[in-house]
Amino acid sequence: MIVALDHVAIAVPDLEASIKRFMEDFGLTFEGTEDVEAAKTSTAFFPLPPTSIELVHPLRGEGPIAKYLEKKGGGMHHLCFRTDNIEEDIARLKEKGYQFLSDGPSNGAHNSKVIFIHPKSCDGVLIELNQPGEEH
Ligand SMILES: CC[C@@H](C(=O)O)C(=O)SCCNC(=O)CCNC(=O)[C@H](O)C(C)(C)COP(=O)(O)OP(=O)(O)OC[C@H]1O[C@@H](n2cnc3c(N)ncnc32)[C@H](O)[C@@H]1OP(=O)(O)O
Ligand SMILES: [Co+2]
Repeated sequence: MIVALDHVAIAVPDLEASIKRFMEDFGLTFEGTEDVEAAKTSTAFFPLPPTSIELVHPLRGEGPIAKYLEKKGGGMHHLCFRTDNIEEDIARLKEKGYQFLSDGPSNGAHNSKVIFIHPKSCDGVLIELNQPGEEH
């Protein structure tokens, strides 16, 4: 079941500049960066309870964020819903005709398991489901 809005993700062309902006201009707490190899994405998190801001940037210039930036520049990239049972939610939503962008969950930030739903299944919004890792 979906239990929280885990994060709101923004694709940024200059990660350092955007970290500075969210820290200094918006005064948010910078939790740190994490490179997620499986997603080819560098992330920076800013907890803003009960959710977080996730800045996403291409890892070594590759991956889905690189393509997004090439086409659209920076912008709102995805919403992430936290689930207490990702496999159950995948099965339930597949049943309802939602198109997933992979066969199953992959590794996300903070040792989570994540999967994405195609934007066309949700009014043009890219939705991520994540199930937090054990220690999270
Ligand atoms: C760090 C790990 C994890 C976490 O723990 O939080 C992450 O957040 S990783 C974040 C990066 N990973 C992903 O985004 C994986 C899922 N994304 C994809 O598989 C692709 O980006 C995509 C959504 C399938 C798009 O693929 P692309 O090759 O860019 O195809 P198109 O350019 O043809 O786009 C198809 C269609 O979708 C629209 N689009 C693309 N990106 C988005 C977006 N972020 N939000 C909404 N819509 C998007 C694009 O405009 C095209 O629409 P049409 O032009 O109407 O066809
Ligand atoms: Co995300």
